[in-house]
Parts: sequence; C-alpha cells; structure tokens
Amino acid sequence: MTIDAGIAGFALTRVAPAKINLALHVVGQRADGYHLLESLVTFADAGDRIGFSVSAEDCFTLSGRFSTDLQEADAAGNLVLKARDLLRAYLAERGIQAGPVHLHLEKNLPVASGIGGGSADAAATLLGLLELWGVPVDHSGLEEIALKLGADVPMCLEGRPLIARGIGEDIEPLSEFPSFPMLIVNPRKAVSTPVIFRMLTSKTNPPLVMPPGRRDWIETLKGLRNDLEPPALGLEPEIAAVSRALAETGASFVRMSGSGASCFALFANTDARDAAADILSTRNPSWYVLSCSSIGGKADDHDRN
Ligand SMILES: C[C@](O)(CO)[C@H](O)COP(=O)(O)OP(=O)(O)OC[C@H]1O[C@@H](n2ccc(N)nc2=O)[C@H](O)[C@@H]1O
Ligand SMILES: Nc1ncnc2c1ncn2[C@@H]1O[C@H](COP(=O)(O)OP(=O)(O)OP(=O)(O)O)[C@@H](O)[C@H]1O
Repeated sequence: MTIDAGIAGFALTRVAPAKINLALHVVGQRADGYHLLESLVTFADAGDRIGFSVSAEDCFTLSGRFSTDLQEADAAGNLVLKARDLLRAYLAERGIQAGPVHLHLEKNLPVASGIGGGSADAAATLLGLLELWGVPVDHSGLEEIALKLGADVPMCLEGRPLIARGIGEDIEPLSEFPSFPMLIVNPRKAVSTPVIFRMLTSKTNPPLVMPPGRRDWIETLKGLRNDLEPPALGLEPEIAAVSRALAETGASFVRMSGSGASCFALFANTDARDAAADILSTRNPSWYVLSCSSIGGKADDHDRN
C-alpha cells in the first residue's frame, strides 16, 4: 500500500458516500453479542472516492486528507481489499475468474467517526468491481458478501434513505424521505464502535415508530433518538460541544450519527448551511466540517433556494 498522486486516470471511479444515522434505536441483543437496531438512515452527496483499473497485478494506493490514518493499519485489513478478496472468492466458487486490479482509495472522510466511511468504501468497491469485471451477481449474493464485511455494508450498497433493522441487514427503502442541506462535523476524535456498544446500559429501548400519514420530517426526527449518544458523550465529551455549536447556528435539526463522534445538522436552505459552515470552521479550525446535502428519495421540497 502506498500513498500516491491521486485518483486521476482510473478506468472507473465511484463515490463512497458518508452514511448518516438520522435515528438509531437499540432494541435488543443477539446471542452472539451483536445488537438489534432500528435505524433511519440517509447518505451524503459527498464521501471517499475509489478508482478502479484492470492491472498486470493487484495493487492498492491511497491519497486524500485522511489517508495517513489508514497507513498505519495492516493493508490487508483495509475494507477495500477485504471486499475485493471476498467478491473474488465468491466468483471463483462459481467458476468465474476475476483478474488483477489496481484499486485506489481517496480517503476524504475521517476514520472511525460514525459516518461509515469504511463500510461505504467496501460497498463502493463491490459495486465498482462488478462493473469493471462485467460479471453478474444477484442482489442476495451481493448482500451476503456485504454483511460479511460489516453490519453497515448492506445499507451502504443501497446508498439511499432507508430504515435498517436486524443488525443492519434488513432494509426498507424510504422513497419519500427528502434531500436536506446538511453539515457533518467531527471533533477529530476517533471513537471505537464496539467500545460504545459495550458501554450501553440498556439493550432494550423503545422501538422506532414512524407516525402514519404525511409527515413533517423534522418533527418526526425530533421524536426519535440515537441510543448510542449517551455512551459516546460519556467517552468523548467534545461531542457535546460539537452538538451545541451546530444547534447555535439555527439548524433545523442536530444529532450524533452512528457511534460518534460525528454530528450532523439539517438546514432549511443552502444559505443557512453555508453561513453555519463558515462560522464553525472559523471558530473551530481543528474540527472537520463537511458541507453537503443528504441524498433524497423522491420528494424533495425542502431546499427553497
Ligand atoms: C453503529 C452503526 O454504524 C450504525 O449504523 C453500526 O451498527 C455499526 O456497523 P459496523 O461498523 O459496520 O459494524 P461491524 O464492523 O459489523 O461491527 C463492529 C462491532 O460493533 C458491534 N456491533 C455492530 C453492529 C451491531 N448491530 N451490533 C454490534 O454490537 C460489535 O461489537 C462488532 O464487533
Ligand atoms: N477503507 C477504510 N476506511 C475507514 N476505516 C477502515 C477502512 N478499512 C478498514 N478500516 C478500519 O475500520 C474501522 C472503522 O472505520 P470507519 O471509518 O468505517 O468507522 P465508523 O465511521 O465509525 O463506522 P460505523 O459508522 O460503520 O461504525 C477503523 O478502525 C479502521 O481502521
């Protein structure tokens, strides 16, 4: 694994979008220790990028603002390479030989930050390799590979608003969820997902209930929770500062995503989001601030700019 110039010149590129848990209810625990969740999820229109080219031999290169945070890790532990190897093994079992590839990861999302960067990379790698290799894999086969890579990978394959249940594999698309101007802010403190799950005091919390009929989505979100927020706040108090700073910008809605420490804010329009991004970046130069929009299902009447 080497750090190199970048993603230009690849045969194919794919964005691996940041995942946002708009709400995350922990409703039980399986015998193997994994937690049962009910999560309302959307995705940003920004994230990591992955480049794909056919090559004489397999290779993996990295660039991007957060690439050095992954350099330390064993290259074989990178979810991009795990996804390549699992897909190749799945195809080999079915008599399909998948040739060597050069994969490039432009790591733009902070690592271990609750926005599923590694899971998004794994999902984008699966989808990109299928296209590069020109091989057919049915949806259930792909979901089976995805779940082996991580509980968040099946939802990242979907990449659109959805409700996830089970440990994340039971997915119901939410076509009516709109796009929102959004900020994602991380205090640059890595938070370990298994540690936060272990810190949970209650494993059986009230379920995620969606009100019937036409919804005010912001009011709906306010009635839901992220059950991982209290333990994450206990471990990393700066999450409270991020959340407070976002709320003070006048955002319509603020919450922590996943196991933290990233928080997100939804805004009524792009002007309000851009003004908030300027203020937060100036006052907190060490924080990671991503100005983007969430990807909508169908209806999209929230950005009145
Ligand atoms: C917090 C979330 O990001 C919400 O979407 C996910 O539940 C975590 O998904 P992920 O990072 O892809 O999780 P994995 O890589 O599969 O698991 C990491 C660790 O998190 C814990 N884990 C994860 C998912 C889950 N439903 N219950 C768990 O208890 C387990 O200790 C597991 O060993
Ligand atoms: N391509 C990758 N990008 C990010 N992390 C990776 C990658 N490959 C392996 N990892 C490892 O996976 C762990 C989780 O990283 P990730 O950034 O996906 O966390 P996260 O955003 O908290 O995920 P989630 O929201 O799914 O819990 C890190 O400790 C990191 O070392």
